[in-house]
Amino acid sequence: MAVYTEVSLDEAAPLLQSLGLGQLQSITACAGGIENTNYFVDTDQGRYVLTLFERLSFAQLPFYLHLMKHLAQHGIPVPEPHAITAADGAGGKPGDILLRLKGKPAAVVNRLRGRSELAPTPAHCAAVGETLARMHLAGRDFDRSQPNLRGLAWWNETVPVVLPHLDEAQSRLIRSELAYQNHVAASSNWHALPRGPIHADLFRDNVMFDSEGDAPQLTGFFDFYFAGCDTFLFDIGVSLNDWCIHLDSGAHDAARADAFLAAYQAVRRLSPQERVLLPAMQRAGALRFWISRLWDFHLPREAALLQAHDPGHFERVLRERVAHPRGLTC
Ligand SMILES: Nc1ncnc2c1ncn2[C@@H]1O[C@H](COP(=O)(O)OP(=O)(O)O)[C@@H](O)[C@H]1O
Ligand SMILES: N[C@@H](CCOP(=O)(O)O)C(=O)O
Repeated sequence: MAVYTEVSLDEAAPLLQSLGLGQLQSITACAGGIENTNYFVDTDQGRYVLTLFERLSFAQLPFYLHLMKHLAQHGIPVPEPHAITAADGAGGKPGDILLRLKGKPAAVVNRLRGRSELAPTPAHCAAVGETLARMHLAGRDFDRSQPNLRGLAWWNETVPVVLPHLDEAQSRLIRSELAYQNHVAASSNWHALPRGPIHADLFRDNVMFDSEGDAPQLTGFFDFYFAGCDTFLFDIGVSLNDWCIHLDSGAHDAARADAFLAAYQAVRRLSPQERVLLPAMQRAGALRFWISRLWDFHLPREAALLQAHDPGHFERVLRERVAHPRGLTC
């Protein structure tokens, strides 16, 4: 887990009060994330998550926070950011959802019920696929735009930075995959792909489920802080690479992938171009996270508690996707 900025109960309490969320009773660092500082905050009125943003700026954040608000208001299960209800004495105005704490941009959102499912079945994958398709449709009339900041331009900038840390076989793979992705992004099929706001980091640890009853109940998608406007197919590729593989080898799991894609397509049918480019976008998803994990691993930031993710995992996933491209079966 990562805590880049320590926050005490006394420091957080006035902020919670300015949001009309009551008296702060406890504040506990969240395990799991690597990007931001997250705390569970419980008040006498409810349970919330306080995030201090460590890399994203005041200028970039309104896109993410308003996207979450828009999706929540369109019935997609995501944590809704809370707005200031009364002047907070620190420059915040009523209605603001982008807050400030200890000089950092901050937000307070609802805490989702349940827990992440780290060993998903086809039923979990179907729930994620269906909700992702509904999210893509709900995002189409969102009126703000921001590019995917971890998209092709960032890969082109960052690969030269991580290359000195790679052996020869890894260098060959990363350079040839980057060249392939630049080639795909210049194609007419890629330009014709449907696009809009995407989550772009929809891994098992960014979805909550309530496990009561027989069928898993998805209680929400969270951690929208890599979201951006990009192709819906890239979002699908990223999600399939985490939800529908065997984590030890990176190999595709057909039963989970079929369940995910059938449920997605029951809500939004893939276009002919999307069907052609699905294997390429799965490779793109693997490349994106191989690069970011290499970057985090070899050029780490200071954090009180931080566990860098293993870059070797996405090298294996990428090799699998290149060696065994899987098209659609439905
Ligand atoms: N809205 C939320 N509801 C419930 N738990 C949350 C919520 N946001 C974050 N968490 C918890 O905090 C952990 C870290 O959050 P995450 O968003 O993944 O961190 P980061 O911003 O560093 O990626 C998650 O694994 C989850 O347990
Ligand atoms: N999902 C990414 C890491 C991004 O960090 P998160 O904690 O914001 O999900 C990966 O696995 O590399």
